[in-house]
Amino acid sequence: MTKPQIPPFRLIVTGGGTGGHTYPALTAVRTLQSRLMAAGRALDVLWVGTATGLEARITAAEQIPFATVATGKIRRSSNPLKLASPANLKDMARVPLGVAQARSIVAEFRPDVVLATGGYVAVPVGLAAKMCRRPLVVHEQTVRLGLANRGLARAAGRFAVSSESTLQYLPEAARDRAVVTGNPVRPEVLTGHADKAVQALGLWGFDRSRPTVYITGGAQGSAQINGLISEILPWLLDRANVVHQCGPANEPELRRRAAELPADLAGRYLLTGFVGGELPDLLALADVVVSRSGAGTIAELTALGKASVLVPLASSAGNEQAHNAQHLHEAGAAAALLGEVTSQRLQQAVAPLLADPGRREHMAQQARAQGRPDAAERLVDVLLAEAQGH
Ligand SMILES: CC(=O)N[C@H]1[C@@H](OP(=O)(O)OP(=O)(O)OC[C@H]2O[C@@H](n3ccc(=O)[nH]c3=O)[C@H](O)[C@@H]2O)O[C@H](CO)[C@@H](O)[C@@H]1O
Repeated sequence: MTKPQIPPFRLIVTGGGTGGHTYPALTAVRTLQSRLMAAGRALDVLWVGTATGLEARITAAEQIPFATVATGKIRRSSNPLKLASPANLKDMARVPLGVAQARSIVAEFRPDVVLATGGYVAVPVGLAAKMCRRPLVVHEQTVRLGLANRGLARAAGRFAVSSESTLQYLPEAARDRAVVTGNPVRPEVLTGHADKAVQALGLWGFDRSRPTVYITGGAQGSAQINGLISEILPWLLDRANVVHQCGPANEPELRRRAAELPADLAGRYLLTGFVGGELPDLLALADVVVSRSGAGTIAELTALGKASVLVPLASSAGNEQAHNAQHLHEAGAAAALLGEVTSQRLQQAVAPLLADPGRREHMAQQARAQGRPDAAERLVDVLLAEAQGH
């Protein structure tokens, strides 16, 4: 007698816009797939996102089936005139259309569970899950709740958060359904090799007896961090090798400026718009990271245990990046530059880390103590339990 076939596990995943929402979702999909495969079961997945978000590119590259729904960007404002701006009104009008589209996608696909990781596209899909009575798991990456996830708090069967400190910010309705999983980090990020970074990025001029600093402003780069670095670059290159991820749009201008560096310093400097597949190896090579403090980056730096100097994006929602950075600073797991940031302050924060390997190692250990490398596995536990409980 042939064994009865186990039907594939059906997952709808939604979320995107930025890397911060997209990569945790992708990591959860891959981890779920391996878990199911080990149990002899296949995964049928559909990602619902926006055509213009990072998720459209990522799903195409990963060959994950992808559908889009109409979305309206929800802009926060305390000013009622701004809330009623033509752009906002037009976008709000798209929300019901998006919900209707999402509802027919969910009804047709009949997922065992829906995972929403934030970004405004998650709202119509999360609401559609509720309407179609499919279990919904929401994952929040940041310490303070994003707007989309706040809107889904009532609809979610489980509300997965990245840190204990988020529990206090959850709406009453979601608190008893909350679970701390951590923020999933792409597994390959944890297994890079320093020597491969030299090869992959052509860092032949790097002096491996000196520390390497990785400067990153997030996927789009940061004009503020680029400006600060430009002011201290010769000082930095006297002491270290530097990989500077500046954002694709800023690259031509910075490349012109880099051409003026003296030849002996230029060999230890690599400028790049965006770091793709080389990121794990580059992180393995880096002794010190200078970065924004978005939730994704923080999860990676702590899971790996990296010494870092964080320059939070001041205008991030609810000053969330400053909150992330301060949290690590207080734990001795990073140096955070809060308030007005000058190149002098940045230099003062980086200098002791470059001069003293013991200090770097101590900070790296404190960072590692904050990391949750098993976050993806925990989130998958929640997805499977929700699907089974339904
Ligand atoms: C401007 C803004 O709204 N930022 C928010 C956005 O961050 P955003 O998505 O910009 O930044 P995150 O730090 O969360 O994630 C960036 C991701 O991109 C990767 N990366 C970056 C540069 C590069 O060249 N290559 C590369 O792969 C990083 O390693 C990381 O995995 O979502 C986060 C999570 O909800 C929030 O905490 C941030 O406040």
